[in-house]
Amino acid sequence: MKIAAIGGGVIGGGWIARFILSGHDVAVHDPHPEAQRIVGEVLANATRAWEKLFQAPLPRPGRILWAGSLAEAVRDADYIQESVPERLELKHRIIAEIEAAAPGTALIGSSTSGFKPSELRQGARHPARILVAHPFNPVYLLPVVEVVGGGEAAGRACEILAAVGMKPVRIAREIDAHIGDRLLEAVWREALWLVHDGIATTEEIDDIIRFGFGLRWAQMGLFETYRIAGGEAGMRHFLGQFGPALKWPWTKLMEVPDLDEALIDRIAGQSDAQSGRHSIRELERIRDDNLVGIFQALKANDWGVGQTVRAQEDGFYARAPTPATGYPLRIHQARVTGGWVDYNGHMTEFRYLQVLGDATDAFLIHIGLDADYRAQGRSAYTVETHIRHLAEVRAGELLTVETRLLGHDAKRFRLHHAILRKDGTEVATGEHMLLHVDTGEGRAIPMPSALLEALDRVAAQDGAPHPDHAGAGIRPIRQKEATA
Ligand SMILES: NC(=O)C1=CN([C@@H]2O[C@H](COP(=O)(O)OP(=O)(O)OC[C@H]3O[C@@H](n4cnc5c(N)ncnc54)[C@H](O)[C@@H]3O)[C@@H](O)[C@H]2O)C=CC1
Ligand SMILES: C[N+](C)(C)CC(=O)CC(=O)[O-]
Repeated sequence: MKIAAIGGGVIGGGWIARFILSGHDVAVHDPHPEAQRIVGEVLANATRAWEKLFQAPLPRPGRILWAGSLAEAVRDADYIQESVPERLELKHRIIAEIEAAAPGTALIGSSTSGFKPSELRQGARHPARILVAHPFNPVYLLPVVEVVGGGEAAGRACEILAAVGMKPVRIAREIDAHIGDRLLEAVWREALWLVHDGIATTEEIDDIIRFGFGLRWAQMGLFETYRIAGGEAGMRHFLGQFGPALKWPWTKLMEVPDLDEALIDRIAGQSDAQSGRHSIRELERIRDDNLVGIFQALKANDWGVGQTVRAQEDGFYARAPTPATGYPLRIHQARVTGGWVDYNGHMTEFRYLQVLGDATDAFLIHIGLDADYRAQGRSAYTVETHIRHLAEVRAGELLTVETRLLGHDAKRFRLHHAILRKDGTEVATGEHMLLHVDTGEGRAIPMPSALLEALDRVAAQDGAPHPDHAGAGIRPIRQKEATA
């Protein structure tokens, strides 16, 4: 799949980062003299965010192929994302240039916030392949993309976008500004009035959003939230109670405050007071870290955007290179996310156990003790664990686990895991005793021959002496040492 990006500003840069981090090379054209620096900085922030967000091994990133001309960028592209400034005559010119140089089958997605496909398609040679693919900033994290313009081309575009972790929402009928920006514009217009009329500052308005309904919107949106707000009687009761207020009306939705110098000065001044101590790139990183935390919380709850993250991770695992054969077994890897780091700035202690537990699960699958096996009412329970914490681990590091089988009998097996950094440093070891159990009866039972044979095969590879610490407990503190 050949991807081209025309325009590498705020949104183009975000698209480029998403495609690159998903493993695609991207041909980019942007005549801005500092385009390479700007895109490079966006990509650096995006990489940092992805390393914190995902626990699965990330794909090998693609490359940015800088093109001196638009024609060179789109020459052999399958999908082209246009993200030039929001001016219709410029978009028409860019689309005409793309059509003159790109293969006839290439899809053209436009990031436009407001124009309809019918407007973008005016004068086009192959109008049906021109679509709106409107994302939200930051494109490398927020999955939703509004796809407007029907037909087979929209279906193909949705497949391409879903494959890089987006959630395409197809909009049945074109309207100015699609859906998201209609809603945002209503809120923005109202907020401008509140500042204009001296009711609230930019910071007070932002606080009401971020300490209040903004938190609800990240996980349930508008209608599901209001359903709950109707109490046990739900949506009907909510509409009955609060619907009439819409006619009073509280808002000034269709009027626009004059964005004169005085109002611009006031808003810009208040915004400087609120956030001016941070550079834009710093603010991006703060925003990204917060988004990553929200995404991870929603992943733990298997809800909303958390499901998108999980599906993306499943895809990364499926594409990950098969673990190297050989012994000790290397069948589990984990990436340390920002949420795993504690107040000391390194991986918190229980995450070591998580990595070790996940490595044990990978071993169970390796010997055939998988979900199908467990469905028969048999499983393995860990009954003893000894962890040694040997080195600090920072966010973003990729950990590999080496697993040995130190012994087994009919009902038990003893595992040793070593958690290694990329450079081979041992950061922790774990030793674990597991019992094979009948989960219905809650008691240990002998393993069937298939499992025992699988364990025998692994044990046959384990010729090396056991590590010195194997079988040892925590060293006692002798009185002499304690008083020294
Ligand atoms: N900024 C935002 O929050 C969002 C913007 N959008 C849409 O994305 C599009 C781009 O907006 P931004 O990225 O915000 O603008 P921007 O001003 O940050 O970036 C536009 C880029 O296009 C480049 N450019 C100008 N002429 C060009 C040409 N002839 N060929 C190639 N590149 C050219 C500029 O050098 C610049 O880097 C617009 O259609 C906008 O409506 C969509 C979602 C959100
Ligand atoms: C301000 N904007 C209209 C360009 C915003 C968008 O299009 C979407 C977003 O990211 O908020």
